[in-house]
Amino acid sequence: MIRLDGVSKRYPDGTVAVHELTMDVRPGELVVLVGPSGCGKTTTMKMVNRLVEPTGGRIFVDGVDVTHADPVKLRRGIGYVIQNVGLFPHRSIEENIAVVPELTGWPKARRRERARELMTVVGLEPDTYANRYPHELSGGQRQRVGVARALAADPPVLLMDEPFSAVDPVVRAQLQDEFLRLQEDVRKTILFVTHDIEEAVRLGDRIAVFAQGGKLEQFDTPAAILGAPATPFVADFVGFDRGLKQLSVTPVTKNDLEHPPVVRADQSLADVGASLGVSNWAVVLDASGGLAGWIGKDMVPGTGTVADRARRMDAWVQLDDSLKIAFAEMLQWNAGWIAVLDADDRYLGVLTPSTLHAALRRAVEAESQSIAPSEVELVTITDS
Ligand SMILES: Nc1ncnc2c1ncn2[C@@H]1O[C@H](COP(=O)(O)OP(=O)(O)OP(=O)(O)O)[C@@H](O)[C@H]1O
Repeated sequence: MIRLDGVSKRYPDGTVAVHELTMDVRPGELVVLVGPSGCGKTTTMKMVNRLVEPTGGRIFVDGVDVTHADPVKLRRGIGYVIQNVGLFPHRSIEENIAVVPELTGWPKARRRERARELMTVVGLEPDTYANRYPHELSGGQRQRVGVARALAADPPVLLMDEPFSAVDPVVRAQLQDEFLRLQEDVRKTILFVTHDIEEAVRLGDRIAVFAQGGKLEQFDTPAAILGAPATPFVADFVGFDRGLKQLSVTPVTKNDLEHPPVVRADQSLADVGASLGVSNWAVVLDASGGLAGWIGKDMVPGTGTVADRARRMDAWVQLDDSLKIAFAEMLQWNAGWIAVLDADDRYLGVLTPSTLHAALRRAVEAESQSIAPSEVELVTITDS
């Protein structure tokens, strides 16, 4: 969808911002450009919508060589979101969002409808915010307007230059989550610039790591960048704690699960004693195989059914959730284990701190050896 073919930019003062860069962004893909300050990320992005003219190479958007396109027309077909949004201060939120439709001659009623629809999409209640002015919004709300404006004319391509950097970390995480959900729906082809590797890992389908001079050090999935950095520069940039960062890109798989004893909620207590074996507790399931809770060995003596004594279990994740979510659930519920459910909420097994740790180590090893996590043989250091 976007292809850079040997693209270079040398500014008139001789600074080489980008040197013979070749990369592609597939339709519907979110590619994050990441790297230290001054490495040419913004220059690269601005060459795509011709805010900066390349001094070498060619750039294609949807198969068209944009180095020969009319820059004004080109920009109307490419959404652009920047750090401080650049909203017009004397225009209402609704008018700000509808800028490109206005330029391209949409009738007023349709512009208005589109602006209000997009406000809902980005989580701004139209009746409350449509007629406000930018200074009457919080920083996070202004960023949402920026995203809505970029989407207004429904362009297939979005360029986003540090769009969430100006807000505090909590709002930032919120905006990132909302944006990921939005992207699932709209599936735009996106080039996203950040200097924050955490943000890159969280958002990117693929990440391009740049070094000074616009040199592409590695272009791969977040898991590969964290697990198998291609160069010492990338290893240094992603940081010594990359194992921890890998938590957020490693899904929970069936191989990671432990299988403690399982009892049914409608079983009589008298029956379950034997099925616990040496275990001090069991998982309790309802009649349809869903998680009903847990029961401890010391709760079993007496009469009645398991349901009478079982405790609720609130800590659970679904298969394919990240290990990070699993870990967060464990901490939030102060739980020594969490249940793992399939997409239909049926119980599959449990994760414990040690299986979670093993899953993470397998993922890191698998990436560095380029093999499947299930093929990794873990060597564990013990004190025996
Ligand atoms: N108009 C310009 N004239 C001369 N040099 C420039 C110009 N714009 C950018 N540069 C230089 O080009 C290099 C790349 O800049 P660019 O803004 O693309 O980097 P960046 O990776 O986006 O940095 P940051 O994360 O700090 O925004 C830098 O050395 C910068 O000083």
